[in-house]
Amino acid sequence: MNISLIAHDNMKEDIVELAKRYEEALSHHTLYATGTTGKRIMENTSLNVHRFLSGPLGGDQQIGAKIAEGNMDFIIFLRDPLTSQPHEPDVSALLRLCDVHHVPIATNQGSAEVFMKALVTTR
Ligand SMILES: O=C(CO)COP(=O)(O)O
Repeated sequence: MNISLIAHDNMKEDIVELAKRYEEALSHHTLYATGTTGKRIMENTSLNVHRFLSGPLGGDQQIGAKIAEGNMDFIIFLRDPLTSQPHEPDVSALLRLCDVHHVPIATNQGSAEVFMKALVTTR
């Protein structure tokens, strides 16, 4: 499956921790990430991640293009609900494209955990 991992700055440690705990399951899939999230995951795991641009520089839009093209199976996007983002329109566009194309997206640790458990059991 094609899976995208994205996290706002305050959630980077959480997504790294998630990637470490589910490293084995994730290693069987093609992983994508926005720039800094992907860098952090690769620094802390042995996972290979295709990195797009950093979110504020267009990375969310690049992942959005993958969704629009039908090339993304699901997304984990740990958003920071307490900090405003300069690229909020890009974030909204990504969420909208998920809804348009029926692509599952987990936007917090609770739903991310459910997605990861499903990934483990579908192998
Ligand atoms: O801002 C982001 C998502 O909107 C994440 O981008 P980075 O992974 O480059 O920090």
